Amino acid sequence: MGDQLGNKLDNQAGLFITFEGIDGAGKSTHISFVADALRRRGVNVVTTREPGGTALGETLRGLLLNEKMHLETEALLMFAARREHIAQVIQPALDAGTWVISDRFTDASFAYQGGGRKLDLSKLNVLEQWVHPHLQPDLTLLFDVPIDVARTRLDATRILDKFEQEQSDFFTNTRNEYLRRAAEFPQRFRVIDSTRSIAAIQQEISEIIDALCKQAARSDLNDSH
Ligand SMILES: Nc1ncnc2c1ncn2[C@@H]1O[C@H](COP(=O)(O)OP(=O)(O)OP(=O)(O)O)[C@@H](O)[C@H]1O
Ligand SMILES: Cc1cn([C@H]2C[C@H](O)[C@@H](COP(=O)(O)O)O2)c(=O)[nH]c1=O
Repeated sequence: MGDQLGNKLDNQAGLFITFEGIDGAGKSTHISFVADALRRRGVNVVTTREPGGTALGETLRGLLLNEKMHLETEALLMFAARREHIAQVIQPALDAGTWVISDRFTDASFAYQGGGRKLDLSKLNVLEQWVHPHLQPDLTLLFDVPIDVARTRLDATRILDKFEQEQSDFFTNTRNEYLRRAAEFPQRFRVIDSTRSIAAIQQEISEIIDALCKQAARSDLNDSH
């Protein structure tokens, strides 16, 4: 969250926060907590998700989570849904000064299609450059748990979709690619140990959000000088 964030705040643009992690890591549990915390501070926030977030994106989500397809088809459809999501939801909100919290974004494509399915990362880099050459999250919270913990949580709660039915190797590779990206982009990633209690995790997230809001406030102060 360095100079790039400073420039965005100077321009009064909204901030883009993404939540990532393997299925069952617990990320969705914390989205409304963060949105509410920001709203209490007077920040306009929209929450959204990928794949999805638009009517077309939700239709594509139904296919992606339920139909078998070639791994490149899967990657292309993820980015097609993302293109629509950026055009209709993410970019207009950020331009209007609204903060966007998205349950997953492009890191998920690198982790799942790249790490999990072994699609060549260079192909994902091309898609990323095509679909959003100038847009990156300002903050990415990566909820990290060992795969057996995630599996136990999922098994206890719901019918599993196509991804959630994958074998442990798939999730090991997906998790490793997430952690590799967190190490590659330390400025925007915060890795959250999601094996802890929900209360302990929310305490850590509160501190991260506090720091982000203080940075935003300092930037506003500088603008008024
Ligand atoms: N820290 C935690 N400790 C114990 N259980 C948790 C914790 N966090 C989440 N859970 C539970 O684990 C289950 C999965 O959580 P959640 O839906 O938030 O995961 P997710 O990472 O968003 O999964 P997916 O990506 O598949 O939607 C839920 O039943 C949730 O209540
Ligand atoms: C954006 C994105 C998502 N996925 C996968 C990851 C999950 O298994 C599902 C979404 O389900 P969730 O319960 O809403 O997390 O889609 C993916 O493989 N690639 C992506 O780019």
